[in-house]
Amino acid sequence: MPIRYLTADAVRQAERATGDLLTGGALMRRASSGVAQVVIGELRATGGCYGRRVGGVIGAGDNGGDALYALAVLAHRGVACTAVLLNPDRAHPGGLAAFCRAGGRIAETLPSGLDLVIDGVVGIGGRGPLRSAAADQFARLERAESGGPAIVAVDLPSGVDADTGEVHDPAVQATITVTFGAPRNAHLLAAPQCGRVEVIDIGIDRFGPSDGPAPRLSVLADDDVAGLWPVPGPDDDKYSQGVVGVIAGSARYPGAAILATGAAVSATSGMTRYVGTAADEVVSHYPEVVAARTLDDAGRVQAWVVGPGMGTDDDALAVLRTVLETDLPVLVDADGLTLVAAHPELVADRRAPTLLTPHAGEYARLAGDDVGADRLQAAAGLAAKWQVTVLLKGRITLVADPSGDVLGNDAGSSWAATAGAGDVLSGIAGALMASGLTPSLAGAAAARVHGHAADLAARSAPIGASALLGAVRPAVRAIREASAIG
Ligand SMILES: NC(=O)C1=CN([C@@H]2O[C@H](COP(=O)(O)OP(=O)(O)OC[C@H]3O[C@@H](n4cnc5c(N)ncnc54)[C@H](O)[C@@H]3O)[C@@H](O)[C@H]2O)[C@@H](O)CC1
Ligand SMILES: [K+]
Repeated sequence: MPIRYLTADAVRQAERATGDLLTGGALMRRASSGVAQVVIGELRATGGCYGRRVGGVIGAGDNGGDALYALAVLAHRGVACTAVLLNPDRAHPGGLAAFCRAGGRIAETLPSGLDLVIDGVVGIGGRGPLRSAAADQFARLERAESGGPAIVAVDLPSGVDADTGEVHDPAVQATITVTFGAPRNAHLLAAPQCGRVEVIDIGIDRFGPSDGPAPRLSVLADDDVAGLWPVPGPDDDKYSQGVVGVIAGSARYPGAAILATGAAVSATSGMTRYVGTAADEVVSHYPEVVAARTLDDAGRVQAWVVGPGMGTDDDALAVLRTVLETDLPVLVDADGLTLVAAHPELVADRRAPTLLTPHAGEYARLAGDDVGADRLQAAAGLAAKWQVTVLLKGRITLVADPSGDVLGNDAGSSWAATAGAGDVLSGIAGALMASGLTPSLAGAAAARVHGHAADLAARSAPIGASALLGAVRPAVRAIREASAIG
C-alpha cells in the first residue's frame, strides 16, 4: 500500500483526532520514548549506553519537550546527558522537570566529546532557517562522517520546512530523523537532509485526511511497484501486453533513440516499435524492435513516447502534433517538451492520458517560471493548470496528476544524474503506459526501477546511461523477487 506523507496541518489534525491521547500527554510520552529507543539502539551499536555522552539542543515548543523527555529516559539508563536550552523561560515545563529529576545537566553550550546530539530545536512548528543561537551549537560539532557525533533529529531536522522540504540555510543535517505516526512531506522532499528516517507508531491515523488540500503526497512501496509490474499471463501474446511506440533520436544522433527504445524493450515483454531516422541503428542494437522511418508506416501502438533527441524543427513539430491528436496515452520528453512549451495548445485540450517528464530547465520553459523551493507545488500546479500528469525529474522524482495527488520517489543516490538517463526513464515509463498503467503509476514505478538500476549499475563508481539501461532488468527482478509477488 502506498505510504502517505503528511503536511504539518494534516499531522496536527490526526493528533487532535486522538482526543485524550493528545491532551493527556500520551502522544508526547510515546513520541519521546520512541526517540529514546532509537538513540539507545545507536549507542548500543557503537559500544553500549552506560557512560556514553549525549547532548540536546532544546527549543521552546513541544519538539523540545520530546527531546527533554527522551534525554530523561537516557539519563535513567546511565547516559550522561547535557541540554542547551535556547529559551530557558519557555522550555517545556514537564520535559524540563523530568530531565532535571533524572540527573540531566543544563549548560550554555554543548560540551566536546559527545557521542550523539539530539536536535529538539523545532519540529512541525518551525519556520525559516535555524536561528543563530541554535546554529552556533551545531556549527561547533564535527560532522558525523568525520568522526563527530551522530545527530538525531526529533520529527524534522530543524531549518527544514515540513511541507515543502525547503532546506533553509542554516539547517540541521541529521544522521537519523525520528518521526511520529506518519512521515511528513519533508522526509521525502528533503530526504538527504534527514538521513535515515524512523517512523514511530504513536497511535495516530497514519493515512491522514484522504480529501485534504492538494498537493497530497504518497510514495509507492516496493510491493506496490512489484504488484504493478506487467508480466505475461497464460493467454498473453506480443500484442496483448501493450505495444509502445518510441519516436526519438535521428540518424545523426541515434543515442537517445537507442537508449529510450532499449529501455522500453527491457522494461516489459510487450512489443516495442520505433519511428524515426535512426531505425537502422536501433534495430542493430535491438533486433526485436519493429522499426519504421515515418509515422504512416509505424503500425498500431497502445502508447507513444515522443521527444528524446527528435529535434525541434517543423518536421518534429508535425510528428508531435499528429501523435498528440490521437486518443492514445502519450509521454512527452526532452525536445518534445521544448515544442510543447512553445505550443501549449498541443496538450492543453488533450483528453487522453498525457505524461510530461521535465527536468528543472524544461519545467521552467513549460511553466514560464523556475521550479523554486517548493517542488511539490511546482509539479502539482503545472499538472492542474494543463490537466496533464507532470513527472518532475531529480534525485526526488515527483509525479503529479491533475487531481492534486502526487507520487514521489527518492532515488536514494544521484548516480543517475548522467547524460541519457532521462531517455532511459522515458522508455521504461512509456512501456508501462502501453501496458495500461496510468501516467502517474507508470511514472512513479519507472522512477523507482530507474533509481534502483542506477544503484545496481554504479556500486560506488560512476556510470553512463548504457550501464544504467543494462541494469533495468536486474532492478525489476530485484524488486519483484524481494516482494511477496516475485
Ligand atoms: N502535539 C502533540 O501532541 C505532539 C507533538 N509532538 C511534537 O511537537 C512538535 C510540534 O510542537 P510545537 O507545535 O510546539 O512546535 P515546535 O516545537 O516544532 O516549534 C514551535 C516553537 O519554535 C519556535 N520557532 C519557530 N521557528 C523557529 C526557528 N526557525 N528557530 C527557532 N525557533 C523557532 C516558535 O516560536 C515556537 O516556540 C512536533 O514536531 C513533535 O516533535 C510530539 O510530541 C507528538 C505529539
Ligand atoms: K527537530
